[in-house]
Amino acid sequence: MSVEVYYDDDADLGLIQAKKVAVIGYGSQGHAHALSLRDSGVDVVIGLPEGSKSRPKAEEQGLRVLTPAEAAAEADVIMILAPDTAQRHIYAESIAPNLSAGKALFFGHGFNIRYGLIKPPAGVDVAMVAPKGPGHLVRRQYVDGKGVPCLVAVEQDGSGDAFALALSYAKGIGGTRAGAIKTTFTEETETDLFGEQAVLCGGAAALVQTGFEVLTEAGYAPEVAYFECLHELKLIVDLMYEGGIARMRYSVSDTAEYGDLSRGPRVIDGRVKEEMRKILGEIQNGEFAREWVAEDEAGRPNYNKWRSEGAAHPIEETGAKLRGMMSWVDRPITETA
Ligand SMILES: NC(=O)C1=CN([C@@H]2O[C@H](COP(=O)(O)OP(=O)(O)OC[C@H]3O[C@@H](n4cnc5c(N)ncnc54)[C@H](OP(=O)(O)O)[C@@H]3O)[C@@H](O)[C@H]2O)C=CC1
Ligand SMILES: CC[C@](O)(C(C)=O)C(=O)O
Ligand SMILES: [Mg+2]
Ligand SMILES: [Mg+2]
Repeated sequence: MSVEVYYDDDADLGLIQAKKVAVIGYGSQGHAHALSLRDSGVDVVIGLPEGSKSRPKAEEQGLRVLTPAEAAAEADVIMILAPDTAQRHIYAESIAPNLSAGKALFFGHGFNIRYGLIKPPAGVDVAMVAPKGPGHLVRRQYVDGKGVPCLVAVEQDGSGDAFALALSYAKGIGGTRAGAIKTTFTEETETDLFGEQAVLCGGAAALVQTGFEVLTEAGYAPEVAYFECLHELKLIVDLMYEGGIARMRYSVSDTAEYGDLSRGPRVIDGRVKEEMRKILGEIQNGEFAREWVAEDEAGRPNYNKWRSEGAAHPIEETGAKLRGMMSWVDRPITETA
């Protein structure tokens, strides 16, 4: 492998144990980082606004909760795990006045640094510890004595020891048990955005909805279309996850494999690849970031409209009915633990 990977033996947990860490935000990533750091012997405080609905959750877990400004003032290391669109406001209002040389500002995703929305002062360590998985998996793996691989990057090395501190933090959340890969803010941000837009979230959701539409518009039962286009996708992705595309092809029938090999490239063809390249270009030249920040500032009109349209897609009603028949898969969309 050409990347540098660091494991538990390469990281000194004592570095982060010697610091006070403020975790700003207590959602998917925030709760996982805070609880695992605490269980690793780190002094952790949570920063949340007075009215935040996350406050009772953090307090129930025995964590001390302050406002973001109070937490940032107390801490040596400030990890921002609030929504990307809120981070620049939190930084300006609560963190910047409490950030001085010698402190460290950490991120779980590089968006705000990569696009210049947050500009920390000189002398501050600016680093990223980005687990490559949802926060609830990060916490579950830590509790099970394992870890989710993470990306570690340093944008600004004020102390001269920022990378070692970031690795130490990664160890505190279980990341170096699996392996911490050294990267840059630019690489993490651009690949993360591309992955979620073109493949993992955007690409996969559009593929599933379109396949469902083609079958139901041709007169097939929505229930049967749901199984074929959504439900079984997990079974196929699990095989890929375990052993790559080759493992999936080994496991499915030869009829399915021939259909995959001969028809797949017709679905995801040169036009789709060209569109993916355009999407990557918009990420690289900042167009996506400008659009998303403007959308957020305008009150998210398109986001809300597209979200409602997605929720009203016939596949959701069919899915809700069918999942009701399968107790092991019926989870409310807002359930997080
Ligand atoms: N979701 C994931 O698994 C991954 C996320 N990331 C990155 O991690 C970061 C956090 O994302 P994620 O965990 O999904 O976020 P969530 O939406 O799950 O949680 C956000 C948290 O921030 C709190 N919050 C909202 N506004 C403020 C504020 N003004 N001040 C302080 N806290 C605030 C929310 O509180 P309230 O309950 O009151 O809304 C909530 O506790 C992002 O940078 C994201 O890109 C990286 C890898 C994976
Ligand atoms: C795939 C979505 C993600 O990038 C993630 C969980 O890694 C995110 O931003 O939530
Ligand atoms: Mg991601
Ligand atoms: Mg992401």
